[in-house]
Amino acid sequence: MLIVADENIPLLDSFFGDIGEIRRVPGRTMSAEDVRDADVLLVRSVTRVGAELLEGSRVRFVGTSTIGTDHIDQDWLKDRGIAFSAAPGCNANSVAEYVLSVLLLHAERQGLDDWTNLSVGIVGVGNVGKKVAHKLERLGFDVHLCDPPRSEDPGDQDAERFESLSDVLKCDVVSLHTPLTRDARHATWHMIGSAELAGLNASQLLISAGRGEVIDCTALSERLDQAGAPVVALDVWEPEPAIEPELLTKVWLATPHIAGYSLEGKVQGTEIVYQALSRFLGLPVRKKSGQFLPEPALNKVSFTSSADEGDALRVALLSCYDPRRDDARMRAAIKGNAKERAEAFDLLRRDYPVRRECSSLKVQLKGTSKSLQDSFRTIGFKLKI
Ligand SMILES: NC(=O)c1ccc[n+]([C@@H]2O[C@H](COP(=O)([O-])OP(=O)(O)OC[C@H]3O[C@@H](n4cnc5c(N)ncnc54)[C@H](O)[C@@H]3O)[C@@H](O)[C@H]2O)c1
Ligand SMILES: O=C(O)[C@H](O)[C@H](O)COP(=O)(O)O
Repeated sequence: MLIVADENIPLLDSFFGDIGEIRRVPGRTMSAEDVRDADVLLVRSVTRVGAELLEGSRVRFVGTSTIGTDHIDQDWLKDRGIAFSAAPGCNANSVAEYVLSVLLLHAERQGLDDWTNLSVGIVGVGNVGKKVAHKLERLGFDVHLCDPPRSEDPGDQDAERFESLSDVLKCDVVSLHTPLTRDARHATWHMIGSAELAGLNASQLLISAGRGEVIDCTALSERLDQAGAPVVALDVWEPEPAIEPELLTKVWLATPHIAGYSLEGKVQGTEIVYQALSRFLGLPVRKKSGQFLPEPALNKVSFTSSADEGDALRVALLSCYDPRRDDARMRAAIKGNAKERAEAFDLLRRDYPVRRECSSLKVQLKGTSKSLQDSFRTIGFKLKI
């Protein structure tokens, strides 16, 4: 069996080596020629999968080790009887940790003593949005939710809680976590356009970590030239990978679509597709992502009651993930013409440094308050009291 796979999928040999022969190809330029003889195709979000790629091939199973599926023509796969699996939720916790770190840095920049004084509006309350909301609510933030598709489901557990987009856009922070949809009843393509951006002010932070095209980035660039523009943290861009250098200079925090790039998130993406392929082939599911995760470089930190409690949380969170490092790398790398910028963006992602989630860090707290201990647990750290 021939498995053609995006070379950026981690642990291909460990998960799939005993299922078939693996041929690695660059995802961005994967062609019909590359996949013609494949039985199984494994991609990430940069490969468009549909008739153009697969017509004439013998592929029977397509897996994407990502949450997003906007690059996959699922109707076409279904028509052709080709099995499909995405990796729902695989990197949701990684995105939630990105949002927490961004919030922490934003509060610091605003001179806030207590970051939980920020109200946070979450747009798109699925696997990612729910995780963000859960952590923030338990930390004591005032959280507002917007999810029109879910609000129309009378059986939805949060049905009473959902607010309109215009209400949620009044929060101190607005964090976007919707999929990219164009034909859906509540399509998200350019959902945040000039009208929505005009309503945001300089005291607000807009975070975008779903898909770039959810914001009209031309309108965003124009808004950022005007007085009273909001502060913006962009992880996803329109367009990718040849992002607009002017927009990069105008946003506060810029990252190259890596919110979900913790090692745990990426490996779980591979694991979920491995499970689906094994079930499709009638093979036992024996491997687990945990068995392949190495011991992290930093695995233990200790805080005593003498430390400022807010500081302890800050140090621990930013030592796991500090988005300013990605921001600096991105600003240094993105230059030149569109082709050079696209290559630089893809290289930042291909060569992304190992980033571990908070759950990989054992935290020892001595003589600290119960509320600090709860905050550490909520964020996801392993505690040793
Ligand atoms: N930046 C990254 O690295 C990264 C990582 C993971 C996922 N993502 C993106 O984030 C998206 C969301 O991930 P998820 O796991 O939460 O997906 P999900 O499918 O579990 O949830 C998406 C939610 O958005 C809601 N939604 C749809 N249209 C909406 C609209 N117009 N307004 C408000 N809400 C709407 C849906 O009802 C659903 O509840 C993915 O589709 C992917 O594109 C990005
Ligand atoms: O949809 C997802 O899971 C994320 O956007 C994911 O991090 C995308 O990563 P890529 O497939 O582009 O490597």
